[in-house]
Amino acid sequence: MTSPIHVTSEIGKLKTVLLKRPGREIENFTPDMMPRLLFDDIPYLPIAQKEHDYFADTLRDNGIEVLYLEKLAAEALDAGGDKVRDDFLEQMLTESGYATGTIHDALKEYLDSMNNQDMVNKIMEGVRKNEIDFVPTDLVSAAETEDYEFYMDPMPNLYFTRDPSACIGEGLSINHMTFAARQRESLFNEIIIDHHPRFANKGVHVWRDRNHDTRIEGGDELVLNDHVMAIGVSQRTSADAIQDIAKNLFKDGHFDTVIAIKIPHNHAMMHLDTVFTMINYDQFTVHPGILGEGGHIDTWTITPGKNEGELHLEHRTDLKAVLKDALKLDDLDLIPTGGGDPIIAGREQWNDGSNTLAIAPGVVVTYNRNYVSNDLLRKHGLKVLEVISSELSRGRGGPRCMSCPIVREDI
Ligand SMILES: NC(=[NH2+])NCCC[C@H](N)C(=O)O
Repeated sequence: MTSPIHVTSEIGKLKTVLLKRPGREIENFTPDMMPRLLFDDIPYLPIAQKEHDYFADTLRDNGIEVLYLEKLAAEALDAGGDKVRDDFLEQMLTESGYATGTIHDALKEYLDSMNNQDMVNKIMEGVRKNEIDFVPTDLVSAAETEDYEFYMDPMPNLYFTRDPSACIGEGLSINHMTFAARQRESLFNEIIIDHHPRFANKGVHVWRDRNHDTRIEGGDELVLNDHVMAIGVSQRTSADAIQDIAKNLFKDGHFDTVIAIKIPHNHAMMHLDTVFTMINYDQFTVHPGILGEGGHIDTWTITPGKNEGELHLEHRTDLKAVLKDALKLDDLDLIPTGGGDPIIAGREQWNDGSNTLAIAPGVVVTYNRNYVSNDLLRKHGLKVLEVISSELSRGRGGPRCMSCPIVREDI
């Protein structure tokens, strides 16, 4: 049986990808909610959708099958039947803060009156208090902040499908994410893997599920080849989660090396893929801001230890040498975002100039606004497909963040 998931590199010809078309969730909030929702501005929805459709068309024009998260989630619920729908809704309500009580009951009745697609869309865009006509009476309800508009917060980061799950080999990680604003997102991925006919009972290996306290996000998980991964030690991914997934990958998969790369823990560089992406057999984008004196950065090369379940860690700081060794390459081209100019690099990194999506070796999709980095990529021999980016970039994610590869050809 061929696996519905197959990703053995960052650069193999992309065949199938998972996207989420931005919906009302990306404008269903006020400026004071922005920091908590991990947004820096409120995008203009019609233009964001136009830009996203352009992105999806660019992928389709290159022969890539585009799947949509919101559609797969509803189809998974259709396939799962009443009990699966009910369990999903209960879990979603519990994780939204309502395991029991009159608000739970009112929300359940409201969402339960919808068909699966409408219910999924509604949960994604958030439920405001004024949508439901009822007077709360119990203790849970009395504890609500009265002037807060929402019962269930919108999930504006859903269009960054890269993060709640990550396909690795013939399996995936379904992630326990760092901030409350994103933690419910991976419930959609879980329901899809468990119940969508395309994935359920097809031998998909879950390397690590969402039932953990330690944190990992897909923007930090890079599959360099069929035995080497790079994982960011970042604002979003903790060292213990990396060691946990490394053990599982070494035990049941074809992977034998995980390179943990420590990056600054801040909002602009929240994931490894905001500062470092693989774009060809021997080419990477790198934001110069992550490299210290002499181009050094903390890395740990993790390999299986002597006894089963043990890990061996080697600390090194020369990124280029570490990558050359792990990938068995004589040389490497690390292309600096913004050409290395500190102002341009800072500005273009902020708008995801390092966040390239490779759709084949040496062929990348990037935001058109990062024109200095894009020209430089072309000078280094890459084929660059630019997509429009005024509104989408306000969520702090680029083409790699907005895509979750499901199937790639082997390199
Ligand atoms: N893979 C990525 N770099 N994703 C970017 C996610 C951006 C999103 N606003 C967040 O903070 O979570």
